[in-house]
Amino acid sequence: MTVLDEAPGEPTDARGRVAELHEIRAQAVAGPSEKATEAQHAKGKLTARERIELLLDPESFREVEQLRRHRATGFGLEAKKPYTDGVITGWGTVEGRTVFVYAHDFRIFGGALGEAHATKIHKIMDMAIAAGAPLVSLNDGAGARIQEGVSALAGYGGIFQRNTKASGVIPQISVMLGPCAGGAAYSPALTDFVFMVRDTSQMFITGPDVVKAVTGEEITQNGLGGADVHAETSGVCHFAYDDEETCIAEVRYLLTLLPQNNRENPPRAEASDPVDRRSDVLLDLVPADGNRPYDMAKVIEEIVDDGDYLEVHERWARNIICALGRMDGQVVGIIANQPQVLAGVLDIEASEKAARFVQMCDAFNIPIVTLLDVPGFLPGVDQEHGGIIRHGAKLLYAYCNATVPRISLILRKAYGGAYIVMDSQSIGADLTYAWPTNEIAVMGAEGAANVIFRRQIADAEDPEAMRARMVKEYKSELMHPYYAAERGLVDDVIDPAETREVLIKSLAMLQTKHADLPSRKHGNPPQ
Ligand SMILES: CC(C)(COP(=O)(O)OP(=O)(O)OC[C@H]1O[C@@H](n2cnc3c(N)ncnc32)[C@H](O)[C@@H]1OP(=O)(O)O)[C@@H](O)C(=O)NCCC(=O)NCCSC(=O)CC(=O)O
Repeated sequence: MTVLDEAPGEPTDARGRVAELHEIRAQAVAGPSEKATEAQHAKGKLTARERIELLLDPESFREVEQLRRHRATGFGLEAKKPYTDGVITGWGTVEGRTVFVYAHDFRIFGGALGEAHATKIHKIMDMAIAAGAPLVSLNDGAGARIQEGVSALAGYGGIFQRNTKASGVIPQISVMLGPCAGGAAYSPALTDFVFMVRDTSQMFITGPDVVKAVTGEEITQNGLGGADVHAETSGVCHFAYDDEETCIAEVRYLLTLLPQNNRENPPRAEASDPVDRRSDVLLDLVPADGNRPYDMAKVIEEIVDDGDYLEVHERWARNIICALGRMDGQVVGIIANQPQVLAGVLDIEASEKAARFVQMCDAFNIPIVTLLDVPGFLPGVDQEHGGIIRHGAKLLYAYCNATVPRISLILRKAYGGAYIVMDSQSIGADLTYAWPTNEIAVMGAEGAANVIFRRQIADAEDPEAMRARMVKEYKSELMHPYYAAERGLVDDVIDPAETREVLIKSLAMLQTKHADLPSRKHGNPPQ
């Protein structure tokens, strides 16, 4: 018999009562049974408490409502009232800074959410918002607790409302470590970052059985909503790892790059990488010929402190890179076109990815450095019919709204609308730089010559020679950085080797930037 099954005894003195408390606590901490723990481990998963231990600094966890039990009736629930009600909630520290956490205990009702379980989550979310500290959810649950019906469903509503209230106020991180089906999947979607673990975590609105019944499609749980699918195809998750240990270690790393809340700056780190470290290698990394691909990741590696950065959405929309790194110890958000994937064009997914990242940086006081090498928006019927206009507008809207320090650097080409969207001076970049290899134009020289010199080319004795001449003329007239510099549209043309120093000194100057938007309830961003 366990304390779970019997009423508290009648200790005769204070020591007896304390002993009883310790016994109750021990049972609450142990959870339902050894067998349930073994079953969890057999699936390659850790228990909720093991996960919390990995996430937080040693001995820092302080649990809340450990002794909570449900009061539901029916379907045999009266006889099964485990402490915690299947979710462990509390706070602790990560690198000494407060972090709130809730973790589903799959061993209890499959981690399914009932009324008491939900109100525990609500309380910890309210505490995180009030304290102004990040919230991490360690998800491993079977969704709404079926026996509790609508009470369970309403519990989700309370979570969604708090996720939304906390959005842009405290960092919210969802770590998916088991199943997450149905409406439950909307909580992670409302948070800032979603982490998943390969093979053991899945997210979907309807599972494979329902999919088969409705559409006839046959698919496995992982094929439908596993980590790889969401990291690469849907963009639902930002990070995917092979095991829980690595995943949770990366959550800790991410937390060190974020502020506690929207009223603070991200923590500054001691920097040993010299501010004036020259990067002559950049001249070799980036070919002057605008049509030759190269790996933008190497450019980022070269200019940030010690080559360290954390890429967000690394495998989704790879034609754009979004990363968090440090420059002279200060956290910066880097957005960069990736010329080695789709030539670095902006398309629907790249626009969505970058827009969300810009919003996140702006919400959490992270300055934005934009590295441009963009041939334009991707042409095509799919893109137009898929709504590239409204998706591209999301990125434009996010930049235009961002009041954090914004610096853009044009490495090579920046054509047309894509140039404007990628944080041009005209939409509010605080400082804009260009390398001497830069070409800013409405479009590439070939395309431009074909439009504006169409008649001359058609009437010429040798149209190809005339086209070549006109392309050359257009390039030498318009397509060099000095055309923009003379007009004040870039603030300076810089030596690529000095990129790191220029960016760091500009960031230092902008540290005290303050900008306000007109008062309004909220904007109406394109969706
Ligand atoms: C999550 C699972 C894939 C996990 O499968 P596993 O084989 O690992 O584990 P299992 O089936 O043995 O479940 C472990 C224990 O949790 C219990 N259990 C599972 N799901 C439960 C639920 N939703 N409510 C209450 N208890 C539940 C099981 O009875 C079992 O209890 P015991 O240990 O006592 O035997 C599966 O359990 C499952 O498909 N559950 C149903 C999921 C679901 O339909 N949820 C509602 C979503 S709808 C929703 O949330 C609202 C909406 O979106 O619209």
